[in-house]
Amino acid sequence: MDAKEISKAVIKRLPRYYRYLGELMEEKVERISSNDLSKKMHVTASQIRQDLNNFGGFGQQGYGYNVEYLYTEIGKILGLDTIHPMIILGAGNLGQALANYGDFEKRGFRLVGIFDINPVLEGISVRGIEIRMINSLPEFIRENQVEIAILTLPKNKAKEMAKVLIDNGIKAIWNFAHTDLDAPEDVIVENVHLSESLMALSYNLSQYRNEHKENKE
Ligand SMILES: NC(=O)c1ccc[n+]([C@@H]2O[C@H](COP(=O)([O-])OP(=O)(O)OC[C@H]3O[C@@H](n4cnc5c(N)ncnc54)[C@H](O)[C@@H]3O)[C@@H](O)[C@H]2O)c1
Repeated sequence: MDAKEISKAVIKRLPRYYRYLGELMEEKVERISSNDLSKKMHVTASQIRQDLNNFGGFGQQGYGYNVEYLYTEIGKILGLDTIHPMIILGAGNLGQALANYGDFEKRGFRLVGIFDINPVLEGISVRGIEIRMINSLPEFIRENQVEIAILTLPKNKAKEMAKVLIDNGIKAIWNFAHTDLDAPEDVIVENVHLSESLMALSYNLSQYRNEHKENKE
C-alpha cells in the first residue's frame, strides 16, 4: 500500500469514512455495501468504490465491506494506530478549549503538556494537565518524545515559537494562529482556519436565500 500515490482529495475524505465506519461499529454492523454506505454518507457509491480502490478496495463482490477491517485499515493509513503525544502552546481561550476536549485521545492523540508564558496560568490544571511555563519546554519535549504541537498563541508569536518547537524536535504543527509558518520539509504543518469554514457557511446561506428569492418571484 503506497500512501504517496493517493491524491490529497482522497486523503481528505478518509477521516469522514473513518467516522462513519466507527459509528457503524458502535451499532454492531459487521458489513456494509457501497450502496448502503453511499446512502448514509450522501456520496455516490461509485465515489466510494473509487476511493477505497486506492487501497486495494477492501470490498468483496456480493459481500460489501467488512466494517471493522475497513475501519482498522483506514485508521492505519491515517496513522491512528499509534499514540501521538502532543502539547499545546498558548493556554488561552482556544488552547484551553482544545485541552478540554478529551475525544482526541480516542484517536491516539494524547495531550501530555500545556505551555504558556503568562505566570498567572502556571500550575492551573486543565483536564488534569497542569499549565507549564515555556522555559521547561525543550526538556519536556525530549523527555516525553512529543511529536505534535498545537499552536494557539498570538499570531505575532507563532513563527518565533514554531522555530523553537522545530529546533527541539517537533515533527508536526497544528497551527491555529493566522499566519504561515516557515517549516523545513520534514516538519508537517496543518493550518486550521475556523473563520474560513464560517465564511463558506455564510456564502452558502446567501446562495440559498438568493435562489429561494428567485423562486418566489
Ligand atoms: N484558526 C482558527 O480558526 C482560530 C480560531 C480562534 C482563534 N484563533 C487564534 O488562536 C490564537 C489564540 O486565540 P485565543 O482566543 O485562545 O487567545 P488568548 O489571548 O486567549 O490566548 C493566547 C495565549 O497565548 C499565550 N502566549 C503568548 N505568547 C506566548 C508564547 N510565546 N508562548 C506560549 N504562550 C504564549 C498567552 O499568554 C495566552 O494565554 C490567536 O492567534 C487567535 O487569532 C484561531
